[in-house]
Amino acid sequence: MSRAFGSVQAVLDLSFEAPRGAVTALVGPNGCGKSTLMLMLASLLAPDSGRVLIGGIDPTKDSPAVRRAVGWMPDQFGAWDSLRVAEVLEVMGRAYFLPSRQVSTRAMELLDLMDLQTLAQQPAHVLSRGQKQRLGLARAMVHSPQVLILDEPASGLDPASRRRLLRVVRQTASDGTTVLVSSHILSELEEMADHVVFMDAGRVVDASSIRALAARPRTWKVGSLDHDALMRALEAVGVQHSGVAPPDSTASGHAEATFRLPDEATAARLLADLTAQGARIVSFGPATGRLEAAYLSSAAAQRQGAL
Ligand SMILES: Nc1ncnc2c1ncn2[C@@H]1O[C@H](COP(=O)(O)OP(=O)(O)OP(=O)(O)O)[C@@H](O)[C@H]1O
Repeated sequence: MSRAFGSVQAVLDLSFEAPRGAVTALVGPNGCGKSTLMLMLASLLAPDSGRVLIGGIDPTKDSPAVRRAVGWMPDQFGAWDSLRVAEVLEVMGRAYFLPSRQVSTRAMELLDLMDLQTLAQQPAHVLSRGQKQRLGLARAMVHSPQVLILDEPASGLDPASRRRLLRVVRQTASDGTTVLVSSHILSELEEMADHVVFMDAGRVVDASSIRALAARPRTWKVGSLDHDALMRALEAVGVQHSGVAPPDSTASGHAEATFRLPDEATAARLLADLTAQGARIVSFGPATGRLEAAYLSSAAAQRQGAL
């Protein structure tokens, strides 16, 4: 599908599929069209051309059916100044025609899930940014949608709330929901998602399962208790590296080197070889996550001078 705003082509000939019961991550630079795409999927914005199917339903033909099927969490929680926290969820429950005896039970269940139960009777406008984000996710889940679309759900969340978000999203997907999530926090997305779709300038430029990213090149980092032993071991195994940084120049206080390896299987072999050479290794691992490495090697990141 495609969508322009005047002369700005926000989404162009974009096509992808998000499987049921899995979390699909949308990744791309600011302004690449993620929110525009999500608005179209949530039937809040019509595409100029192309077709969207949500569980087989076209939002431009039957938007009420799509709205019943979709839970949408925008990147900004709208103003609900006159309502209390529990009422926000009760109003949404009624809007989705939940049976009246279920409305307050469902609201309390979601407040529990998001750790907002103590704030149930507070006016929604007094919530902090992170609390509003959590209420936003609860609001999107009121009608137990088949498809959950989350635009930057982790922004503003403290570390414990992020872990909770991760658990809730994973559990929701394993219960059979299709989840589409955008975020710039790639390390968290990597833990949350099963698949990733990379966007740039309104198009899909790459797509992969998170598992398959293990077979892509990445930079790895080794730390050793002994500078000279590491240097000798690296030379003996013949790997091209960045040079060994002495312990007094590194934050960890270990001698360190980095190298680019084609995949995780090569990394496992190299670790065994360096250890066999007596490198006195104390740390060995990828310098970035799989998702971050894939993003940093994309044309979008290189254009932005990330490398
Ligand atoms: N209502 C609008 N009117 C005009 N231009 C718009 C409108 N909405 C989005 N755009 C433009 O469309 C492009 C895509 O915007 P969009 O919000 O979809 O990007 P995004 O990938 O979600 O960005 P971010 O990562 O910063 O949230 C941008 O150039 C933006 O300025």
